Amino acid sequence: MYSIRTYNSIAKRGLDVFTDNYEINASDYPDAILLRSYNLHEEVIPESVKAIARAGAGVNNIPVDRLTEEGIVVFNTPGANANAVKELLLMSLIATSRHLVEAVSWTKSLIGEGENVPKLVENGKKQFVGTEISGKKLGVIGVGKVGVLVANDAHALGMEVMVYDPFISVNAAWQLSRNIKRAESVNEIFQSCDYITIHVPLTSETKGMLNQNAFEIMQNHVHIFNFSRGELVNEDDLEIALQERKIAGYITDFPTERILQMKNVVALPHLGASTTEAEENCAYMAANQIKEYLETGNIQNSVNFPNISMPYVGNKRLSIIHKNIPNMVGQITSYLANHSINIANMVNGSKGAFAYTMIDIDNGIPSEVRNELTVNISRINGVIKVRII
Ligand SMILES: NC(=O)c1ccc[n+]([C@@H]2O[C@H](COP(=O)([O-])OP(=O)(O)OC[C@H]3O[C@@H](n4cnc5c(N)ncnc54)[C@H](O)[C@@H]3O)[C@@H](O)[C@H]2O)c1
Ligand SMILES: O=C(O)[C@H](O)COP(=O)(O)O
Repeated sequence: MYSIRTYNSIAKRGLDVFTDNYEINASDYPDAILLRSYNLHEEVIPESVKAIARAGAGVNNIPVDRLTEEGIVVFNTPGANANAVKELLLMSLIATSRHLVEAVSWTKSLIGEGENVPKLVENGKKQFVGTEISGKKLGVIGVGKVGVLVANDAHALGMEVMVYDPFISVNAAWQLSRNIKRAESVNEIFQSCDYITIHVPLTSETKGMLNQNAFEIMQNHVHIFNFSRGELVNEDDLEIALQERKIAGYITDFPTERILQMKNVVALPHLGASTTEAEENCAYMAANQIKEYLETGNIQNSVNFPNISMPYVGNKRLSIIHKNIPNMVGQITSYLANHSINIANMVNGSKGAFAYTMIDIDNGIPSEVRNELTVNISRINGVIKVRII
């Protein structure tokens, strides 16, 4: 029986993945955690936990480095909510250009004007004259799962699109329309675009990347869209740029008390991934990744360990998380050879300073030696976690 702990509300389609052999939120010693934006940084993670899956993209709510040292595999669900974010972003682009939020709210304020409403509407509409996005220039910073969809569809809507991503994946590059221009530096985006949207993860490198230096070189009256993370933007510098009308509008999914008080801000309650489809996609993908890892040791879409899989044939697999240092595999296989244990199949991969090895043993692993095998391999210097599956 495996035990899963959940945080946040997880779509039923994901929870339904955990059938007979699973219990949910029934134990203080879960095998895995499934969550969305819940902040895990302050939580004590029980030693029983082997995997944590983020039903979503951003993992800044998870202490990934600490968990990696402890041999806990962290997953996310690349692309599972990208379409939802893209649709919200495109809607916001057009809504901003047509002053939709202010216009709707002004029209609603006419309640009580009776038969004067049509006349007031005709007289008042001039205050909301907008612009069209067609022909305007959009800068997309970060061309991952969300950025590539935004760039292609904005171009299809008639926009000139320029993108910047120094780490663009081969897949994303293949998906990008050939009509989209690639910036050599982020400053090229800052200097030339009417609208700028940022789709990068929050890391120590990207924190505050939209700051005074960036705002200073932007076109006057630029609109900035942040559907990624609030901390990507320096709030002090944003406030000044908004006051000076350098930035005509800041549209964000990540309000703070201070941001809400700034003029020309449109703030949404972190709605990017909040569609039925995205919630189901993310939960389903995350749950399957946990299930696969617990039951077979195979890893897909981990942010801290390599993607590794091998067909699972049952009761003969050693799953070993270890440091990425010389002779780890040599020591493990020597131990097996010295105990006359024959290897049927093996796979190994690394990510940064950590690595993962799966070894299938010929003829399975007899139950009487399981404990001894786990303990002795765990004692090899550099081995972090050993499981027999
Ligand atoms: N508002 C929401 O509900 C919502 C939903 C999904 C994702 N997000 C946020 O959006 C971010 C992006 O999502 P995604 O699914 O596209 O992620 P992704 O990992 O597919 O793409 C991120 C891209 O950013 C690029 N990048 C990293 N550092 C960069 C830098 N300094 N300059 C330019 N590009 C850089 C990467 O190379 C990658 O291509 C997530 O990390 C998350 O924080 C928010
Ligand atoms: O990073 C993400 O996937 C989004 O910010 C979605 O967050 P949520 O699952 O809390 O809506």
